[in-house]
Amino acid sequence: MNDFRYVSGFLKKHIWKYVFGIMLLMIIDALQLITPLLIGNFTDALKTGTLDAPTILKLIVYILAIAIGVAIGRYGWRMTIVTTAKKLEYWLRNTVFEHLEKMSLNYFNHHKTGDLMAHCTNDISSIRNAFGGGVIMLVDALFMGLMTIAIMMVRIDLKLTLIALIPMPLIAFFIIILGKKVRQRFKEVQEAFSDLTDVAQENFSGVRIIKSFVQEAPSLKHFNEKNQNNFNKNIKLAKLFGMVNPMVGFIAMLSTLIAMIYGGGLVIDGAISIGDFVAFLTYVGMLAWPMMALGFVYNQLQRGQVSLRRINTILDTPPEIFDEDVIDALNESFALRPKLEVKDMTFTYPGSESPVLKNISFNLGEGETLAIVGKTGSGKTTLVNLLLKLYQVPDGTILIGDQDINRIPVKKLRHMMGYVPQDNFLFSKTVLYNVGFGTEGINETEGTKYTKIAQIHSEIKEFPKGYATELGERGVNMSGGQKQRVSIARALSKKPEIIILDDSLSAVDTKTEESILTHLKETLVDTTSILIAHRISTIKHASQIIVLEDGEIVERGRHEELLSKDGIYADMYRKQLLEEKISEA
Ligand SMILES: Nc1ncnc2c1ncn2[C@@H]1O[C@H](COP(=O)(O)OP(=O)(O)OP(=O)(O)O)[C@@H](O)[C@H]1O
Repeated sequence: MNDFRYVSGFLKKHIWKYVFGIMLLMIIDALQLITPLLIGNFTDALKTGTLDAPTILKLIVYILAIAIGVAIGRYGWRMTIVTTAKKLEYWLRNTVFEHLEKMSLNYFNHHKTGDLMAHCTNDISSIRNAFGGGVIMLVDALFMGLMTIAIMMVRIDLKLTLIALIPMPLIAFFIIILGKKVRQRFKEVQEAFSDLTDVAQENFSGVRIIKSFVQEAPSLKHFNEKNQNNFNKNIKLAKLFGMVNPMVGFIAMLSTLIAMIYGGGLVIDGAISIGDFVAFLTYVGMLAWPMMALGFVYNQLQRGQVSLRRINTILDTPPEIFDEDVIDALNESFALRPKLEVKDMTFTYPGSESPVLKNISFNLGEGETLAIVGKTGSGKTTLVNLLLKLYQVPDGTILIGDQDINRIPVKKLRHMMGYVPQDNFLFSKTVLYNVGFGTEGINETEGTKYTKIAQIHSEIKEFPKGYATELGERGVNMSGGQKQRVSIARALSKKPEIIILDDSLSAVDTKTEESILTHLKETLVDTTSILIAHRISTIKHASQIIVLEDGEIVERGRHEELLSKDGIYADMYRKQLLEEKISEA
């Protein structure tokens, strides 16, 4: 497949900048080629004794003019080609990030964060190098090389040029042989870097666990191994590249040697002047650079190609969840009522063999509260993940406002939901930013409305800068209970039509819990609620309670009904009452 499939649109749009930059580059190269001719003339004039002051002055003016022209031109192509390559880098990073944001949870379950970070940094930078420095050097080296050869042929001596160039095809041969190996080794380098980034990221994220388990030494050892692997892979690649430049330099030297032997003979025979001979040797010397540059360019372009392929792999992966065959959300008649129906739903995680949820069915009317209880691992979070369509939902199994969830635009669906996940992730920004996260941004007065319901307002006020207090990475300067309550306020500030609390009161004491629940009940009169909880006290007022076991609903009803059934729920309740009594005693 075409490696340029994703960047071709961008390149087409900016092609004129490249054309202009390349033209400037060629003009500068042509200007640079005049200098040896001037030096040749100067040498001849010296020999024939025709050198006078006006000639020297003319020469100085020419050389100065060329130098100024070259300096301006160089600035010009830098501003065009280099800035376009930087724009490509910026655009590509945004494109990849935007694409990754569309991916479902399943994608992130199977791709390591560090790996994705390495793609977004290292790979995209090496693509920029290929499209910036790589293109410049390629054009420069080819143009300079070909022009130099042409001048040598036309201006000095065709036969001498051809003879001097005999060793050159060796370079092409050499580069072709190395090609496949270089790509393979660079791929290994990028993979090793991804691994290293991943270990670093995981160690920083898990630093609290590492420290509390005194695992600094093993984690350093693990990091060292990855670092060593990254180093080894880089050295392996460097060894390959290390061969390119000396080899190219050696071949260029062979050309100089041939030029000196054969060209010297031509001067002795009087076939060419000493001036031409000096100019020829200068040209052969000038050829060494394009040849070396070709070796370097080759390196950059190979790296760029490998990275482009890695990025293409990300962009080739279609989002698992996307709006297909959905209802036009702008249609005025499109108004979803916050009621829910789950119909005989069975769900298996992608890549897993056995279902996590089996034949789940329930109805939840507008403004009603559904509570889900069950042992850990019974499928509670999976069920709410599906209601949020974080995973692909089997057709016809979840209806929201009588519409199949798969026909509702994903954004519309998630806008109507306020979700308080188990993992109370907060961003390392201000408290107010976190409270108003799902909105266009809210002011403190408005934020206060929600933090008061979540019973966290007075504690926020005690923070050094109140609502403007910056939270550390993952909100470290807040307790677990405080984070939970900020997460509740964040969900409320969205003014959701359906609110989902996944074990969101587990880190607060029963008194605070009761207070939060009372406030929620008063505020969310019309809001449909789903509560997942381990504590029966959290859910006993729900209009409907379902008990999950191994992915199946094994009991359902209101609190009193379930107690009278004397099953799993009643057993849980009795145990919790006993625990409470013991802890009170
Ligand atoms: N991404 C996943 N891929 C495969 N299996 C998964 C995935 N996420 C969860 N599971 C499995 O699905 C089952 C239900 O998990 P789930 O998180 O829904 O349970 P839960 O009832 O919410 O548990 P808890 O009360 O501990 O939060 C578990 O066996 C779990 O191992």
